[in-house]
Amino acid sequence: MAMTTIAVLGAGKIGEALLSGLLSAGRRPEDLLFTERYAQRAAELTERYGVRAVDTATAATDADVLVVAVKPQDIEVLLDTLATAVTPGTLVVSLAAGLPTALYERRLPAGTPVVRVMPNTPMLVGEAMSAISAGTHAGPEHLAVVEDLLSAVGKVVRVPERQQDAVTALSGSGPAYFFFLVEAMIDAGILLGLPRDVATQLIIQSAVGAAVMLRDSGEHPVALREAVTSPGGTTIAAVRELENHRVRAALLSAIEAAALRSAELGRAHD
Ligand SMILES: NC(=O)C1=CN([C@@H]2O[C@H](COP(=O)(O)OP(=O)(O)OC[C@H]3O[C@@H](n4cnc5c(N)ncnc54)[C@H](OP(=O)(O)O)[C@@H]3O)[C@@H](O)[C@H]2O)C=CC1
Ligand SMILES: O=C(O)[C@@H]1CCC=N1
Repeated sequence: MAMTTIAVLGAGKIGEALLSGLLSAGRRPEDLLFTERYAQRAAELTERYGVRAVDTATAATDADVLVVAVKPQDIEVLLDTLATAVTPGTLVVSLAAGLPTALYERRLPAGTPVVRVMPNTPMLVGEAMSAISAGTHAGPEHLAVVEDLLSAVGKVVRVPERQQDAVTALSGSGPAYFFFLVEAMIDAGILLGLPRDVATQLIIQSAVGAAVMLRDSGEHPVALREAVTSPGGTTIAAVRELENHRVRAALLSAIEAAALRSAELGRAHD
């Protein structure tokens, strides 16, 4: 892997998170390339990370691994270029929500290995959760390359491709649900008259502490919640309101909606 050149095609939010995470994990800027639509954005990223911006055709020629990080709505234009530019044997890694490996396999040179990945933005801080699935022509050696790449910036699981819409809804979008919750809890602090900076500090540290307990204690989330919930106390008064407002049902519906949207994004290219 040391000599592998990786090109990120579309260095937006997740593409930049990958570049940044790989550099923080020790990968050399000269082993990375990226493409961007606008010259000003490309120049800013080169200034920030010391990584070279190239056009798509150059990336396809010079890189061993092409990481597709454009929005699903932009994939057709990109595939038009890649269809003739990709060298046989180049590994194509798709981070795009909803897009099946079969779409790439239809449009790229016969036999191109494709791996579908659903990462998330905590990649920026080396705490990504990525799920990977092999396409028809991707073997264990290709999965190993992708696993090696992504384990430098977080955790990696292998899933059958049919589970990727669910993964996208859970961990791909997942950080947004936690940010939403934190935002609402800080507002609750404002409602109760706390200064915003104090409320923010209280909630963020509570979130970090709870996350570390979830990861490291080995306890079930129910047991951790019960340990906070004293008989006749404050927490159970809040839990009753969460149940009254059907927060659990809202989460089930919200995450189901995200999975349905992921599937819809894929079908748009049938
Ligand atoms: N954000 C997230 O948390 C996650 C995103 N993803 C997936 O990653 C992909 C990107 O999402 P996100 O980073 O949020 O989106 P962004 O819009 O931030 O990033 C996409 C970038 O690609 C650029 N782009 C579009 N077409 C081309 C092209 N042909 N050549 C070069 N650059 C191009 C866009 O330019 P322009 O600004 O001009 O459109 C934009 O800068 C999506 O497919 C999404 O499903 C997956 C997991 C998590
Ligand atoms: O919202 C989206 O479509 C992307 C995919 C997962 C997270 N962000």
